[in-house]
Amino acid sequence: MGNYFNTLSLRDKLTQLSKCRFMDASEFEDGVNALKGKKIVIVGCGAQGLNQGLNMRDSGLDISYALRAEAIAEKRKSFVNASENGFNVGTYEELIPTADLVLNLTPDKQHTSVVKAVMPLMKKGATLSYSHGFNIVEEGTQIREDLTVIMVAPKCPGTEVREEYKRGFGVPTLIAVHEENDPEGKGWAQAKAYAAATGGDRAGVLASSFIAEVKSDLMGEQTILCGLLQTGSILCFDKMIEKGIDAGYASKLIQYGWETITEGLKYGGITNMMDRLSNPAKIKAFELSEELKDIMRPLFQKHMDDIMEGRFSSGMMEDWANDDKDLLGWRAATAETAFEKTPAGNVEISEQEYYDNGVLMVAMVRAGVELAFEAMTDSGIIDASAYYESLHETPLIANTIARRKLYEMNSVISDTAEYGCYLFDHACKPLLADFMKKIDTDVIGKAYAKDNGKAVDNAKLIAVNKALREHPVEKVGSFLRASMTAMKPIV
Ligand SMILES: NC(=O)C1=CN([C@@H]2O[C@H](COP(=O)(O)OP(=O)(O)OC[C@H]3O[C@@H](n4cnc5c(N)ncnc54)[C@H](OP(=O)(O)O)[C@@H]3O)[C@@H](O)[C@H]2O)C=CC1
Ligand SMILES: CC[C@](O)(C(C)=O)C(=O)O
Ligand SMILES: [Mg+2]
Ligand SMILES: [Mg+2]
Repeated sequence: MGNYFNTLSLRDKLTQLSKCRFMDASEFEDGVNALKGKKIVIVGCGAQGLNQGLNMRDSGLDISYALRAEAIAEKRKSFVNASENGFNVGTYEELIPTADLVLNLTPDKQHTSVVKAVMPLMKKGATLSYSHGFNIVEEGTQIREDLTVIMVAPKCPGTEVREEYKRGFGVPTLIAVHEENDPEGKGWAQAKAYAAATGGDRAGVLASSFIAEVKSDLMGEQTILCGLLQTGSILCFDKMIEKGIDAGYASKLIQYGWETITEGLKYGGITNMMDRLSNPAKIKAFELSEELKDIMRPLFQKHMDDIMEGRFSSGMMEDWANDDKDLLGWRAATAETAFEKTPAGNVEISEQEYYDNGVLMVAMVRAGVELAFEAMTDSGIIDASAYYESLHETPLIANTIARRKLYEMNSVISDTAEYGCYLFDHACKPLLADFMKKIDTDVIGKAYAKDNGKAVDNAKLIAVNKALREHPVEKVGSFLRASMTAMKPIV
């Protein structure tokens, strides 16, 4: 065992990283048939396990849950999740030998021990599936030769996998077959049927590789998706309090603001989100985001480099070996931040006000999405995958903050994402200290330039619009969104 990616030649690394084909809807005409009548056993009933299982059952598949004997005996949350939803639950010994397909939906940290326990019980020729390839790519786990190994990775939290499915839509999904484990050539048919069963095919599916999924997923979650939303929440809240904005108002503006402004992003990209601002506010948001991009670019690049070179994974695995000391300490510190401890006030904020009074938040989202997209594509990750891991998923994470702030976000994302989120946040806050000193309530907490009466510089506005619209994330975004015809409004 060791970092599998690091054993590859540069040529092989680049080939794997660039594996990404947007699949046509016609490729899913067979729906869930390849898995119909097969026994599907999910190991773990947490964020992804429960929600994927509910969707797959609603799609007509046979789902049961294999849990640790202690989890069943002690009636832990996983047991309650599965049994209260009417699923068959059993131990590994009872269920794994019956399974045609085993979905390993336990935390990444546990994959080595889970695979070690499950693999000997799997019947010959069965399939093992992951929703994130960390165990294969960063830890180099080798799977029995007769087993097929696939990945179906929804690009969003488990809760939203379910919510989007119930809305009749789905979440973009990466599927892959481990090239070293496809002895019967059935991997792609099964991965497609699995993606159809979760509803992923309605939002867009990329045929990719384990490597491309791991490197892009880690980058998205550490930077724009979770890291920057955490940093932005804390900095914007503290600034409003420093400047005398009512704490309940400040708390509400941020808690629900990310969700509202990124709903505009989800529908029409950065262009639409920025178009929701008045022209003077749009120019200001553009200028702020350019400045933010210059300050944060080296940090985004460092995260990408650490992920590519294996430093991130080895650092996190050291913390695993140290009983998650850092993770648990950082989690506790987040719970103590003023933003987290201040409830949203009972005050009305209209949908438009979230944009008008949140110009800095809009600037942060634009800067973060573009930087994450640029760092990924500069490293050989294909634009469609970088789009899902930056622009498309940001609103899905923002929805979790709207529910119960950073606590909810960090609870529903994987432990791997949470660890990377804190790493980014701790490096980003000091980096933005001087920038934040110059910030006032004209760009966070109050409406920008309501009465300043200055004429808009048309030439500048045209240049800003051009720069926004011509960014590559907007080009691939309009192509990918064109196929998202079943998308439903949330806000
Ligand atoms: N969180 C998310 O939304 C996303 C996660 N993923 C990936 O999906 C996978 C699952 O992540 P996630 O849903 O966050 O996981 P969770 O932390 O929500 O999963 C917890 C489940 O795993 C079980 N579990 C924990 N430790 C062990 C162990 N040692 N042996 C067996 N079972 C164990 C728990 O059961 P018990 O009651 O026994 O403790 C529980 O059912 C990961 O690979 C992750 O990267 C991919 C996309 C998004
Ligand atoms: C954004 C975090 C994620 O990658 C996800 C929900 O997609 C995770 O690991 O939780
Ligand atoms: Mg992800
Ligand atoms: Mg992840």
